[in-house]
Amino acid sequence: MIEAEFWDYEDEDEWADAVAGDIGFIIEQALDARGQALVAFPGGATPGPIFAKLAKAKLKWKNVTIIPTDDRLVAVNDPLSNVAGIAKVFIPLGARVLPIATENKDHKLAGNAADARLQELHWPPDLVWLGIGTDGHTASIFPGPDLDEALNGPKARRAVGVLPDPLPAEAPVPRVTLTRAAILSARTLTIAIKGAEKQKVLERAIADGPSSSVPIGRVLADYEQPIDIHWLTD
Ligand SMILES: O=C1O[C@H](COP(=O)(O)O)[C@@H](O)[C@H](O)[C@H]1O
Repeated sequence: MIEAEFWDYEDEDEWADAVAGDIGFIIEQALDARGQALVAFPGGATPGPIFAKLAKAKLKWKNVTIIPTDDRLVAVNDPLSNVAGIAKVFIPLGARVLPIATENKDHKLAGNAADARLQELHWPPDLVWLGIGTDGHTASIFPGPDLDEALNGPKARRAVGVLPDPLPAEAPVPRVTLTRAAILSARTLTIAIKGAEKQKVLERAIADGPSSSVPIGRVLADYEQPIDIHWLTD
């Protein structure tokens, strides 16, 4: 049974402040406990205001490694690149921002390369912050031929390549993503969403658990730690 706590906000500034405050606290705790922090941030449109708030936190950024939860197989100067959005904000602060995508359009090869890169990191992540789509995908875990590998592949596997079927209209390209096992290995999970449509999809997915028809439900099914869900209502 998923233990989810919904925090709802009517004001974007308040929402972004609260999520950034929680993430800053998790990073600070990791730095105190281990001298370094590893965190995974989502891409897409949702995290922008939270990144802006988090960038103001007085943290030892040079000891913080940030990876994207997933990325699109595009050049880093492409507006669809998730790592570019993270790098633009956090590299100037001194953080280490590690890309997981390559420009190689063969998603299987790109997934292997991403996994190899992640195997070199000090695991587990202190935080995986997930976004979701209105279709119920999370990170780049989408319906399609790679769904089963992303959800049920070997536990040691940290990333896989994904060719969504159907391709999502907002970014119709192959991708790489953290696997379910990698996501659930995190010391903390958090979710930030905007809008009633995503909230409905997420509530349904949580209620359906392992029988959920959407990736976020399947990823979270059986997760036993509490998850904070920060929802900006619209
Ligand atoms: O494609 C993606 O979609 C999700 C949700 O994005 P949003 O634009 O609706 O916030 C995102 O979490 C993921 O990282 C991204 O690659």
